[in-house]
Amino acid sequence: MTAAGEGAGSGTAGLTIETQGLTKRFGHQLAVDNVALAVPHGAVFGFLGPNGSGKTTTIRMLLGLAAASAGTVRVLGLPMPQRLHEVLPRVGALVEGPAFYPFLSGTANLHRLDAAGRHAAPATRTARVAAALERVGLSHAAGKRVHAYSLGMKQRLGIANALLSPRELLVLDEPTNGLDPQGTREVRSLVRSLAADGATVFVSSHLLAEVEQICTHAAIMSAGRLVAQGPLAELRQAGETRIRLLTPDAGTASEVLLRLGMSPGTGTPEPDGDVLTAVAAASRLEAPEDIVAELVAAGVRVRGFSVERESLEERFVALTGEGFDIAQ
Ligand SMILES: Nc1ncnc2c1ncn2[C@@H]1O[C@H](COP(=O)(O)OP(=O)(O)OP(=O)(O)O)[C@@H](O)[C@H]1O
Repeated sequence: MTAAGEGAGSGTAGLTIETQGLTKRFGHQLAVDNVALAVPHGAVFGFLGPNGSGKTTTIRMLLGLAAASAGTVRVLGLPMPQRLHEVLPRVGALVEGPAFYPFLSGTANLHRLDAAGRHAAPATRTARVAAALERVGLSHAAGKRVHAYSLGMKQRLGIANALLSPRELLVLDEPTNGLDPQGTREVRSLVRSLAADGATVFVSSHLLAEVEQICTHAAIMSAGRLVAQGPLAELRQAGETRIRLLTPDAGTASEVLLRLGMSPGTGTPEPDGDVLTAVAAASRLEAPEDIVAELVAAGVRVRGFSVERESLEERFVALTGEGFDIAQ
């Protein structure tokens, strides 16, 4: 049996990234406000929020690229930035894109970047560069100068750079930003396959659809604060559900719905009765047939009944007060 000491595994309680009270002030502005992130080992974790909500600033603090004003960060179980030199070799990052030399090939660029790293073994460099290019599907363009690469290819080259050594955690800041649909598809499928290889992936995005497509977990930032986080399935469950009921017995119906823990609104008159809407937390909602049975048992004439679950998008808009770009 091996001791699961500090840094031996994936972090405390299976967390690959854990922050407490993480805060960053720029003058009077609170760019990151008391953030407690919990990224489980093996997750594809979507860090979602509108532009300017504090995602990049948080990522920079996770990687020791910026100092926190307050709070603590643990990555792979080790405190950052105190244990930076042990943590960073185990983490691949794509933040603000590495600077490539346009007139050097993809291979030559990766050789230079690898040589600049403190921990990379020169003896294995050629093989590791070739393997990383292969991993991101750029072997065919390895000898091409980077200025001839599409944006999607450059972004994949950036990810190849993050993969030059085996990594337990990949941190990708808006990896599909600025890409055309083809490049976006390529990068998304690459991110999915990296996770399938066993790495924990922390990926920021302002696109809800993107996070829904590739992530198992998500956290939502709004104006520097973390407003929700958890498995995607749970975030979907956590929204509100609205029922619509058509009945001439709105008064009794309201009483029944209140008793069932829902918040009924006032009815809107229609020819067949009143349309009553009521909302409840989705997790607390009775089965629709049970609600109808309760209504009928109380003598309510049910002439129409429907249940609408709040979409993840509606929930995020409600949480952040902003519309999300839902472009694919
Ligand atoms: N070096 C800095 N000096 C002053 N203010 C900054 C600095 N870096 C970021 N900010 C401010 O902090 C806030 C959060 O910015 P940040 O870049 O972290 O957001 P973001 O969610 O990553 O947005 P985007 O997707 O646009 O990069 C913004 O209001 C930004 O203007």
